[in-house]
Amino acid sequence: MTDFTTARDQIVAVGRWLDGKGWAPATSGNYSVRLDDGSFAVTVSGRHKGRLTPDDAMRVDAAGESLDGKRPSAETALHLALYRAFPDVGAVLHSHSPAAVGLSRAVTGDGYTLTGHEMLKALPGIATHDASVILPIVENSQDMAVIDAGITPRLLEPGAIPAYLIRSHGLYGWGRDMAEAERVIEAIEWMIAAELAERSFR
Ligand SMILES: CSCCC(=O)C(=O)COP(=O)(O)O
Ligand SMILES: [Zn+2]
Repeated sequence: MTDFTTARDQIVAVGRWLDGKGWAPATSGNYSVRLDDGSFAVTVSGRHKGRLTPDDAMRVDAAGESLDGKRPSAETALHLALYRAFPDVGAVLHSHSPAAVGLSRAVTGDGYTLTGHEMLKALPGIATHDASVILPIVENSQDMAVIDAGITPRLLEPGAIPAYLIRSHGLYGWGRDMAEAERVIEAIEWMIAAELAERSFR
């Protein structure tokens, strides 16, 4: 786990990285880290994530209440739902790439299957390309409790991966620490881009 000073630096750095990829446009996205004392560091709502300073990270308690008077991300409840469901999770990232959002709009079902990619091995617990996983898709809502109720039971199913899409909105990914969360987001985004490239050749 992590102290707030370290978490703030991680959050600033990950915002720059995701924005550099084009996955955090126009204030979109939010990031969080589980802290040693049981509270959570999270991005302040409405800030451009590529231009964060340490002052744009804040602390909330496990109920999402601000601990320092700042306004937390509008999606804080989704981060906290993941920390509740997975006690080993230390960091949660949310990106808004055009590829991931485009995929979520192009497919009509409640998930998208990723099969045969060597990149699957970037996901925790997968040791071969000869695997098939489902990236769950949940409908968007402005009510975080509705999204949480629609997705969390699916994340607890055997074989679930540490990521999901919100339709027409963006991607969530998480890990034991920030490095693992970054790897999950990067791997899923890469596989989505590869699937789109494959379709363009057909
Ligand atoms: C233009 S982004 C719309 C809100 C959103 O989806 C997002 O990820 C950022 O919201 P936050 O309150 O965390 O800044
Ligand atoms: Zn969002």
